[in-house]
Amino acid sequence: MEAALGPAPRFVEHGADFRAGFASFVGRPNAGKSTLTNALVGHKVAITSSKPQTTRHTIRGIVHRQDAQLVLVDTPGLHRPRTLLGQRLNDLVIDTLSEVDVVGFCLPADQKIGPGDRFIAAQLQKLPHQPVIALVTKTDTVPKDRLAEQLLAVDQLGREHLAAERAQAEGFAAIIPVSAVSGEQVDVVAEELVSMLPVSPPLYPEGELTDEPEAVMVAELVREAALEDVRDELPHSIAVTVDEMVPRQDRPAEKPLLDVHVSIHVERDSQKAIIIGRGGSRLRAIGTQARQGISRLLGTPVHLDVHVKVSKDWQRDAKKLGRLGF
Ligand SMILES: Nc1nc2c(ncn2[C@@H]2O[C@H](COP(=O)(O)OP(=O)(O)OP(=O)(O)O)[C@@H](O)[C@H]2O)c(=O)[nH]1
Repeated sequence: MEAALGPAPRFVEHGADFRAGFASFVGRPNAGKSTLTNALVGHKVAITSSKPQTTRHTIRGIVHRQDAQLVLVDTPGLHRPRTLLGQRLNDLVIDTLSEVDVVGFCLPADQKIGPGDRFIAAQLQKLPHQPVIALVTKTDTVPKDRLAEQLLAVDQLGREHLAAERAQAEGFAAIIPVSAVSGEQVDVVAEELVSMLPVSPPLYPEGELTDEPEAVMVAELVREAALEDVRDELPHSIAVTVDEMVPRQDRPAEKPLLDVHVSIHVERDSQKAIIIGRGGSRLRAIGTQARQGISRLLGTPVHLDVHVKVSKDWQRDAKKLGRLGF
């Protein structure tokens, strides 16, 4: 895997008032967290989709600036748990949040504040001391007057839920309207998040986009390829594990090849058939798309081997969840 490492890491030169730290976005599914992460980082690091809960892993994108380094921990949406997996995801989110410096609560401009948002606000009240910034996302989708109403409603939500024992008696530390798609106010979001970070030297070398283990990124790429075009048929019932990544033996040094073996886990035989497609055509397309992404990610040619396995009810089975790495 030497080829994936590239040149030696270089830390940015920094002044005495350099700031560095962690931020995390929360919000109901589809609130725009992944898209905003990508807009801030300027590269694609987390997968996005028009369906909820595709972000199952904690992926960090890193914003490098002259004066600061902002590490974004992209979490799955907090939501009322219905399955064991849902409960695990919530626990993961709360654990993650208690370690960051600032939390961005994403609330889409085009949807009324609902019980899901109030549930999240109530959870955030449990955090010890982190400032919570409200980010009113997707502002390009609503007219100005509708946005103004939403900003007022969000302010009210903060005053109702983030008060009392917390340091923030006045509700949210800031409320910022933003569109990750048009790019409007993305710089303001970065500025506000950075202002809440501690004075610290940079935490990661320059140019680093994510510190997720490569296997997790590889699994995400395969998952994304597998969900392409069939999100309606296979909403949340697939998971991907990386079984092995080994450099092919006996290759000349200038022609390396990495063998990557992955498994796509589905819940039912019918779903396996969808993934494989007629005569194996979908599986081949998944393989081609994922291989290109993995090759770009790791900077080396890749041979990708994909298996499809039926793991019955994996969402509900604790032992299986453990094995899938959740
Ligand atoms: N018009 C518009 N659409 C947006 C914007 N941000 C996100 N979206 C869309 O909203 C949908 C959900 O965005 P995501 O970034 O995947 O949302 P998420 O909160 O990460 O979703 P989960 O992973 O399900 O928690 C996608 O279809 C995005 O393209 C925006 O600023 N403007």
